[in-house]
Amino acid sequence: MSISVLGSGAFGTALAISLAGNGPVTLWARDPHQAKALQATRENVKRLPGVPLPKGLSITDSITEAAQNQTLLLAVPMQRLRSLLNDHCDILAAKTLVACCKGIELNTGLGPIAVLRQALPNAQPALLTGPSFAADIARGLPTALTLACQDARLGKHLQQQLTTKNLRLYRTTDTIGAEQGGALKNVMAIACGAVIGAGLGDSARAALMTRGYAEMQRMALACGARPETLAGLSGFGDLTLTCSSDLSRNYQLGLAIGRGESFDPTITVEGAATARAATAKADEMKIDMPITQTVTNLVGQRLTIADAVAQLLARPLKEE
Ligand SMILES: NC(=O)C1=CN([C@@H]2O[C@H](COP(=O)(O)OP(=O)(O)OC[C@H]3O[C@@H](n4cnc5c(N)ncnc54)[C@H](O)[C@@H]3O)[C@@H](O)[C@H]2O)C=CC1
Ligand SMILES: O=C(CO)COP(=O)(O)O
Repeated sequence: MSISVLGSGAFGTALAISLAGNGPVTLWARDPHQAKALQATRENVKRLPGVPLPKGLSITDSITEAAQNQTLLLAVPMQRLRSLLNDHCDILAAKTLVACCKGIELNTGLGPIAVLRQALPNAQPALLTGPSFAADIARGLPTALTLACQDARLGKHLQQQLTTKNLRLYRTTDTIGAEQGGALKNVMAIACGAVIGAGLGDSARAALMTRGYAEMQRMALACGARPETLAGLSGFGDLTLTCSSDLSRNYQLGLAIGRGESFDPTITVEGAATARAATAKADEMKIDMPITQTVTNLVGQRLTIADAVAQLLARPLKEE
């Protein structure tokens, strides 16, 4: 059965390229000009330069055409997910919708699966997440991801359908753990970029990754996640990738903050809004998340790096 990808940014295009190795794939670009350009050049020049679009990948600016397939991958930023669903609620209502975004919605504190459930109660929701850069997937480099779906049968089906030659999918029914891990690791990547940008060293980064992981666990377990999910690809795996690679946009924002440089606001950086959403949620749930709180203040320019480090180091000593 064919698949469509909604959202023709870096990740949507990369997934469509990889899946085209299995059979026909339709990539939906909401902007007709962009759809035309993709068709004409057979390349996503802006987001994935140098990677040709394979023959089996067709482009459309018609959501009706894209939604002729039952399985639809939603590759838009987290803060845009709800508007995509609301704008096309009739067309998407009974589809199998695989969210490919990482984050927590600012106004509601919800992750992608919860937003799907709330906006389209008759759709079948799933989540594709884990350590992967669009550029790596598009070039056919080996990648392993998590397919999370509460419905175990559907999860198995999607695992089969979305696994490709170079993209190996593991499945879980723990959608809460998968979405929390994917959302919160971006916050930690901003923190890690900031310490490296400020020249504070690899030891400080290791400390942040480890204590950041403890924060991720605290929040995820309080929301009902299973600990082993956090230790898997969608949590520990993605934390490792994003906190240690210059390719990560979240890490790049952190680097810019640490160096006192400006950062292009049009670049998708999920961790910025998610830090705010997670901080509000942590306050509400009375969960201690000092790194997340610090990232919120750094991104909001209410704290300097020096003060951030001083505050974190001055916290009361405790058991690990
Ligand atoms: N780029 C990467 O390496 C990876 C990205 N992701 C996740 O994928 C999600 C999307 O990221 P990217 O593709 O990298 O961002 P991007 O900025 O490259 O592309 C986002 C795309 O979404 C489209 N879009 C925004 N709002 C829309 C709406 N309401 N309706 C339809 N289309 C809309 C934009 O036009 C753009 O084409 C994020 O949550 C990100 O964390 C996950 C793994 C890897
Ligand atoms: O989610 C990603 C890697 O798994 C992509 O990271 P960035 O959004 O920080 O570029």
